[in-house]
Amino acid sequence: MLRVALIGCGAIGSSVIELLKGDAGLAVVAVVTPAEGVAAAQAALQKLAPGVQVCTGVPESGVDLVVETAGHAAIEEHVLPALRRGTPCVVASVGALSAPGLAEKLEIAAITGGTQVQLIAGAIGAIDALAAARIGGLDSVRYTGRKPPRAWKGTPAEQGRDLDALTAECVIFEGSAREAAALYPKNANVAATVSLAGLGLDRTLVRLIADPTVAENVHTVEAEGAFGSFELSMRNKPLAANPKTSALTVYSAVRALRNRAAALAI
Ligand SMILES: NC(=O)C1=CN([C@@H]2O[C@H](COP(=O)(O)OP(=O)(O)OC[C@H]3O[C@@H](n4cnc5c(N)ncnc54)[C@H](OP(=O)(O)O)[C@@H]3O)[C@@H](O)[C@H]2O)C=CC1
Ligand SMILES: O=C([O-])CC(=O)C(=O)O
Repeated sequence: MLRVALIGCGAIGSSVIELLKGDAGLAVVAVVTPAEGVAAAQAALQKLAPGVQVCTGVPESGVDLVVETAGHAAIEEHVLPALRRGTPCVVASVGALSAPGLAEKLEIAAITGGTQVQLIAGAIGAIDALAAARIGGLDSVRYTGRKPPRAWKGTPAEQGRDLDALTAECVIFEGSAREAAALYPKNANVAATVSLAGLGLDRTLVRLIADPTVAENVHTVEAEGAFGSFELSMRNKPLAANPKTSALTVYSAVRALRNRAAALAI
């Protein structure tokens, strides 16, 4: 049985706990939250997962695997120290790697600890195809993220526009994956993932769109290279607890964890 520490117990984290209840190979033993969130997390977990320890840092012993579902800041704060101690980490906030030097820090921390950090595919598919295609050489990769206006609340998309008043699609960002991930830390992790699997943070073209005509989070990837080309379009249902986040992200995290425990992984 692998003992899992979960960093962040919001929309993704609480759904991960729910799905792992009674799992044969994995047990969530600790949940890491900010200090001000400890009491609320304890109350929420009393029903959901009694016996799970709520703490403000990843426990230094009794944990075999860490999964981060908290946000960009949690990588420096919790993932790097866990890796240095030798605990493997699974990361959802892939956009954090847009910060200068953070990808290198993660690699060095994992090497120091003799372990591995895994970036999950999260809300997007075809990451395997893209990463394989990169080996033959890629010419262009474009990513478009289209979400309902409410998913862009509390982001720079609100500057100079009333999201509630939109009647047609509105391009709120065009630029590199690096800029997108830094400006939209809760909405453009997929942009970073696509870029890290493909042409990199600076050569991946990203468009973000607020669209009042869609109810789902629609992600499109268009890639061309020596392998040929593909176009992927996904219409992801958002989580009820957080309209910014697709439910598929939860399933992707659970898949990554289960693969760690499985004798046969796919
Ligand atoms: N790879 C992908 O495809 C996707 C990745 N994501 C990433 O996952 C993250 C979480 O998403 P979601 O669950 O929907 O977000 P929520 O806001 O619902 O939950 C995040 C939780 O993490 C807690 N938290 C924040 N900072 C820290 C920290 N430093 N240490 C521990 N806990 C922390 C928050 O506590 P509090 O509320 O008290 O701040 C909150 O409970 C997103 O911010 C994004 O970076 C999201 C969607 C897709
Ligand atoms: O969950 C999604 O649809 C994508 C998302 O928020 C992100 O890329 O950060």
